[in-house]
Amino acid sequence: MTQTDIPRLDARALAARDPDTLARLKEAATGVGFFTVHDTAIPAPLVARVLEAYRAFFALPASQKAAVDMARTGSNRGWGAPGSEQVDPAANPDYKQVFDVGYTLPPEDPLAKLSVYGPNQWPSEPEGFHEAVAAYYARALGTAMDILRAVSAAIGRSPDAFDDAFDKPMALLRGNYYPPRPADAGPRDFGIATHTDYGCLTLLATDGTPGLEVRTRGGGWLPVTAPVGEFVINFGEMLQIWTGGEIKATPHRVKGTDAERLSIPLFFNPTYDTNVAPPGAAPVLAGDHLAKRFAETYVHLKAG
Ligand SMILES: O=C(O)CCC(=O)C(=O)O
Ligand SMILES: [Fe+2]
Repeated sequence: MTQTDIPRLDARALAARDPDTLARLKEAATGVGFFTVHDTAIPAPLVARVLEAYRAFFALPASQKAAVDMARTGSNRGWGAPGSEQVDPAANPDYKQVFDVGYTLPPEDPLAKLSVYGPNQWPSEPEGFHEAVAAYYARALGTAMDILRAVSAAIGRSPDAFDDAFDKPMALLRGNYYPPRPADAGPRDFGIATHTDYGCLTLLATDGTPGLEVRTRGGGWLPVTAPVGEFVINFGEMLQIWTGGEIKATPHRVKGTDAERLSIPLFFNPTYDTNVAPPGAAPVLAGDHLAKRFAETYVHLKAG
């Protein structure tokens, strides 16, 4: 059977390890590499609240957002202006704006000084922004782990096979703001150009506006949408490496439309010193892979 559609799965059935739902999950994870999920533990009003917080932040004048511009740091926490990221070297830098927050460790932790655990920057406005983002971040981490456990079960491994690797996850939460596609945008201009995600699993909330497109094995593009309260799930490069290619990191993009759009991916990346190579292969350190991909794509971190 060729995969022509993106499956929509019930998170409660995944948590109960319902065999039919796990079979559909396995087909999605090893086939198209994307599915959507409903009835997770994350309440829709929490998503609506964080969407409004990001919307209000991105509506601020650039001069105000510049106070938390990540370009002034050696890391990737805070605001990323339009053009601050180039995910596809064959395309122009993306026209989206972003706001990134990550996982922080207590100062005495031996890994605390690494830039993948760098300090977050919080804007003074809009009011309640820090609280809304931090509350969503905590819930999203738990749900990402729940779904990864179901994925592990679906491919015939112990559900907790990946647990130890997410002790100190280099998990990055991003608000993406896509303005309407600029009138002068050309064939090399994208909200976010074609890319694969870097980590293990991405839990993506959107404001319900279409825009995300997933590349099929045949080379076509399949639109994916999820209303507020449902989520798009896809897999990243590290999980593809780790599973010897069984789970697919599928390329995707947002060209953009006449409508503005918000999306909120949680990039669920493992602990820095996790070896994500399959058994018998040369080690691949999760922290090295992530730092390399950040250095390739964030314009302010690009070498030379
Ligand atoms: O906005 C979207 O729907 C997808 C965003 C995305 O692919 C990313 O931030 O990596
Ligand atoms: Fe992505």
